[in-house]
Amino acid sequence: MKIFSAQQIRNCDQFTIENEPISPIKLVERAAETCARWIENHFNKTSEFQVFCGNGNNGADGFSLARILYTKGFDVNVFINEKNSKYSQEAEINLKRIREISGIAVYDFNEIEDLGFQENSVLVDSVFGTGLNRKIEISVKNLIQKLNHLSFPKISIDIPSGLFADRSLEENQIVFNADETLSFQFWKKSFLHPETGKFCGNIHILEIGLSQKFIENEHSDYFVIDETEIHKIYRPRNQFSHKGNFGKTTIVAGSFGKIGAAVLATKAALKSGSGITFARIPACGYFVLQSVCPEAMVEVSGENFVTDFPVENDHVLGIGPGLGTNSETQKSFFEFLKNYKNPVVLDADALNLIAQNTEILSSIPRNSIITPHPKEFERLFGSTENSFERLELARKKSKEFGIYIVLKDHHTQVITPEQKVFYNITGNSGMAKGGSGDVLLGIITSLLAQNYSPEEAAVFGVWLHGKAGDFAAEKNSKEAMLPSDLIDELGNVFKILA
Ligand SMILES: NC(=O)C1=CN([C@@H]2O[C@H](COP(=O)(O)OP(=O)(O)OC[C@H]3O[C@@H](n4cnc5c(N)ncnc54)[C@H](O)[C@@H]3O)[C@@H](O)[C@H]2O)[C@@H](O)CC1
Ligand SMILES: Nc1ncnc2c1ncn2[C@@H]1O[C@H](COP(=O)(O)OP(=O)(O)O)[C@@H](O)[C@H]1O
Ligand SMILES: [K+]
Repeated sequence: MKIFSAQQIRNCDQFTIENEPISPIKLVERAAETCARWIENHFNKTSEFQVFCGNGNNGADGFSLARILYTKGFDVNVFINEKNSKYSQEAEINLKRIREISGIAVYDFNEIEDLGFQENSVLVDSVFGTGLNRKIEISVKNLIQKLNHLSFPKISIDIPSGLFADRSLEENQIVFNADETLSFQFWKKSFLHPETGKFCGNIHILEIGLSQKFIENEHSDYFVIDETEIHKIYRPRNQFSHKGNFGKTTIVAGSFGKIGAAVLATKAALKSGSGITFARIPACGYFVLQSVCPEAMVEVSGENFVTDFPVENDHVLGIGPGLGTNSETQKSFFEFLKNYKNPVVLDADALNLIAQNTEILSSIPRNSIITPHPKEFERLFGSTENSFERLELARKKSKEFGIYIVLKDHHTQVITPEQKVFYNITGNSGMAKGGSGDVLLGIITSLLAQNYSPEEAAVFGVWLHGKAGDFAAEKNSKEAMLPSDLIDELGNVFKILA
């Protein structure tokens, strides 16, 4: 699914209005009706809705929503800034309609303290939407601060007030802290970054029938990975196929004390479809790996750490988990990078070794995939002010070195040398445990070996990994789930694709 900027969303609204055609007031009504339906399905009629409205079309949505909820039998109060004189046309019409309904009281933002809310209250934030264009002023800032201190359920319409759709926060920015965000048609970039996404609570993208033609034709470099895309990438196994059709994967990993990383990566490669799987590990891990992964072939290199790297051209190599940073490992790894030309997958200590001498970055084979977490990324490419800037730096580096960057996070981003960005929305905080990254390396390497393109392997890989994490959390809880549970759940994830 494409992600658009605030300006592109405005253009999409406008295009829909002109070409469907639909009047702006009807479009607001359609958006509000969609929210009302969602609310009706999630709250019972004893709830009392306190709806806070701004002067733009986000406010118009709020006024319209308040009226619809009232007609559905909910108790509703509306709050506005009485000092506002400049309303958008749609907001003005809808406020007028509200004033004509005697059952809905209209109060000033300042009155919330005098009123005191019923304990069954639900707060609805319809103050600012995608039209926010500057830091919030003091009157609204005070309101949002007060609302944030109240313990009632909080719903934001389209976007929590105070967030920009497509960029990071201003310094000391105040943002409404939503439990649920009901957003129209599109994911917004700010929902997907840690500094801003934390204000959104659960995100629900509600279809409001904006022009499909516009959506198809409008260019964007930013995407959310959705299941439709994954179905397009996934290739079921042909009945007549044999192991030679599914590639040869070699995991180069492990050192004394970190053989588990090699085990996790190798098992993950096996469980995501690799035809023939090898593990190149130091001798100290031989018995462990052979016992727990009998399907893998083990190549021993070095005693306690890997001392040489294979140069088989028909294998796809995933290098790094638990490798250690011994100078001997580094020497032969760098030698390998200088001579090897096929795409590889690099994670963890492979990236830490490169970070010790970043000149070697340009020797990473073109179209390789690297999978840094934020700290590893920083070691490789330097620090940035926030995750939005980090992403832009990653785009630059991806192009410069001709490599795919899987920037791991709550919403991991896959960045391509062509400057495209794919945000992953599967996965959960139960995966925040040592070992999860090793599993991801195994999955992506295995997919690359099966002839998925680097873009497909990275996008499909992060999605599979997160989905397996979601299944594991459902069964075991986020606290108790283990990275090895992700591997066990891969089978159930593939089943939903078949
Ligand atoms: N345009 C359309 O047809 C549709 C718009 N929709 C709604 O409209 C919203 C966008 O509406 P608008 O573009 O009118 O924008 P908003 O309603 O988000 O806010 C814009 C208003 O707030 C003011 N403003 C911006 N930043 C401010 C600040 N920091 N302090 C004080 N005032 C500030 C602006 O001057 C303007 O008056 C969407 O988020 C969505 O909720 C939906 O109803 C769908 C259809
Ligand atoms: N809160 C979270 N939400 C979703 N995914 C997460 C979360 N925390 C971690 N993950 C995922 O788990 C993996 C952790 O990888 P990494 O940090 O390299 O850990 P390690 O290599 O120590 O296992 C990444 O794929 C990351 O996206
Ligand atoms: K809002």
